[in-house]
Amino acid sequence: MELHIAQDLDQLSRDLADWITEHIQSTLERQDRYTWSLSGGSTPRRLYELLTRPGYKEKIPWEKLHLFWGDERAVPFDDERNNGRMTYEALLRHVPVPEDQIHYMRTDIGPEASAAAYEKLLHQYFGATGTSFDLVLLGMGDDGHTLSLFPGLPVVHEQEAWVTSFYLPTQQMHRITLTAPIVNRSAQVVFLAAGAGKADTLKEVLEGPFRPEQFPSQVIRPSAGTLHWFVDKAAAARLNSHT
Ligand SMILES: O=C1O[C@H](COP(=O)(O)O)[C@@H](O)[C@H](O)[C@H]1O
Repeated sequence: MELHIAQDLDQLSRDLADWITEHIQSTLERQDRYTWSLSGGSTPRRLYELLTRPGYKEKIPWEKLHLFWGDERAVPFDDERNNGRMTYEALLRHVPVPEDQIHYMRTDIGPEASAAAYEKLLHQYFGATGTSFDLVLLGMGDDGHTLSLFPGLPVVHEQEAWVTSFYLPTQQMHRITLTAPIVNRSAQVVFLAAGAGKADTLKEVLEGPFRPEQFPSQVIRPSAGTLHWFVDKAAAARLNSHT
């Protein structure tokens, strides 16, 4: 695991924007497409906005990107809670990724049908390879969830399905989410986490015993790829490795 600590969310977002730009460029020197699973939540918005700015935008071959999402709230695309909408607003409406390479999780059909369609799509992309995305960007909630893998839910232990959906009573909505088996096939997995509200949980996830029911982010362990944590000082404050 590689840990990167920055002063604050702004610096963290810049550091990660640099890292992603470099990773896209170096990956595309040996292959002709780059597959990236994007994260929702509030934390990556600054990163997405930066990637549209001079210094980043012109360095990224957007036409070679194939974009996916890690999870989705089953609300209409124009609902501000929709992860695809947030990414569209902050990033995708500003950059020339071909539309047929942008794979939103659909919320205009039922969540089960949407998960089944996404699973089929991912098998078309990755089924025979034994690998998956070049990059999965993840967030971590204050409660230790990642994707829509929430504490105490059976989905945390999913071993077969790559995509699933379920009703989340605490938020009164369905969720559609990738699972650990597909994420753990990825070449690079990057968690982006910031803020003091995540400090206690981050310590448990990185330095505590393996308790995935309580801290689902612990199930993300790429089998052959590399796991990175990009965190700010506030989130890292309780880590032994904090500098
Ligand atoms: O519910 C979600 O939250 C996590 C973390 O969000 P953040 O607001 O704390 O950054 C996010 O990764 C996930 O995609 C989202 O659905």
